[in-house]
Amino acid sequence: MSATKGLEGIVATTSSISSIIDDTLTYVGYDIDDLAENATFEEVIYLLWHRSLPNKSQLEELTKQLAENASLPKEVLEHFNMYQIDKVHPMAALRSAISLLGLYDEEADEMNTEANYRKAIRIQAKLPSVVTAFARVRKGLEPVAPRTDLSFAANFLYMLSGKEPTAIEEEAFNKALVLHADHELNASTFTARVCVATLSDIYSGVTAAIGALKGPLHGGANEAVMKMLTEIGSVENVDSYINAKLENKEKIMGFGHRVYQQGDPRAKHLKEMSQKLTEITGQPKYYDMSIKIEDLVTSQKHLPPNVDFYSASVYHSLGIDHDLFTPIFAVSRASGWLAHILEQYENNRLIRPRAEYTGPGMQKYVPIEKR
Ligand SMILES: CC(=O)SCCNC(=O)CCNC(=O)[C@H](O)C(C)(C)COP(=O)(O)OP(=O)(O)OC[C@H]1O[C@@H](n2cnc3c(N)ncnc32)[C@H](O)[C@@H]1OP(=O)(O)O
Ligand SMILES: O=C([O-])CC(=O)C(=O)O
Repeated sequence: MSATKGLEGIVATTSSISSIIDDTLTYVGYDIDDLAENATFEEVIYLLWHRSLPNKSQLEELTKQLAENASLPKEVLEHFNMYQIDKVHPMAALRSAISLLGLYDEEADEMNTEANYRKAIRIQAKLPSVVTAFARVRKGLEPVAPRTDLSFAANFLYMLSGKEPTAIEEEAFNKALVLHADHELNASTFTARVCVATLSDIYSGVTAAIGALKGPLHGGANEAVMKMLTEIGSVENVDSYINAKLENKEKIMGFGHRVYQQGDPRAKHLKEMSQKLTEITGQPKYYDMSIKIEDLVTSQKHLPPNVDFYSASVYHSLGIDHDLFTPIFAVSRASGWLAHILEQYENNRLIRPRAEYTGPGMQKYVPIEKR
């Protein structure tokens, strides 16, 4: 029995949700390029959960259900006053809030397909409310109630800032949501599946997944990219900053990927949005720094950018606080987590791999006074 470090290349389950084959990403057989250009995030949620694109009435029904379930129990809003909200990371707050939401869901431990689907709707609907309420309460602002006449993407930006987004802001944010929605058996999705494969509840699965997404080797990389761009500060500093990191064998956040060999197909869409938005907001230096970093890292390390690299300058251009970048990833990826959780329940078997033991051989217990 020998271990594969990081389970690289191990096929751990079957799934009909998304696939990465020869660097092409598809959701239920639809190329991500096609979806990024044409689909709304609501359509993608439906696609991931039902394995087909919705017709008009199916989409209307889903949109209605998401709108109807967006408000938060007052206890969840009140709990933001129970800790030092300006001192905690929003991903820690989100992880706790989703766990807390489970306490106020009477169906939390109801284990049947219909109840699990209803809970999936509630979780997906409430995530934007949690993230935006947290972001406002920590600034001393009142949460903004969701509107039923806005798209999922526009509603998020509206609840965050209190202002309706422009068409280009809505388009960029919708595209980001579509691009982050699912990604085969990434670390957080695997975490969700391992958790619910014990037949634990859906809130536990999503809470566990948020914990896994938080780390900088996974979803946390988008915030780390923005930290790097802020530290670099100007195009002139890119060379010295990146070269020093590479010489020290430090990782450049937003580059590299376990599965893609030639590059992440999602990055080019975000790169394009980054160019447009940084131009519009009069901050082209964030795009200019990013392309210079990309040139250096690809030429010196042959590592292409991943989805987290250009999403940083896109979210920054939308005026979003940098520590909210990963929670936004969670708002989108929840659609994938929930699809995988429902798929796991439908065809469940406990996930329990083995470990290759590398500790000492058999030892005899020594009483404490003789050690
Ligand atoms: C949504 C997402 O989760 S996308 C990924 C987001 N994460 C990041 O952007 C963080 C930076 N990237 C990384 O840490 C890695 O590329 C990962 C975690 C994404 C993939 O990791 P793995 O497949 O385990 O590759 P691993 O970390 O073993 O790296 C292999 C080699 O490439 C190097 N390498 C990988 N990524 C980078 C990077 N971003 N910068 C510099 N070197 C890198 C490693 O140092 C290692 O070199 P070595 O063989 O000389 O020791
Ligand atoms: O698949 C992965 O390992 C990480 C990733 O790109 C994602 O989760 O979107």
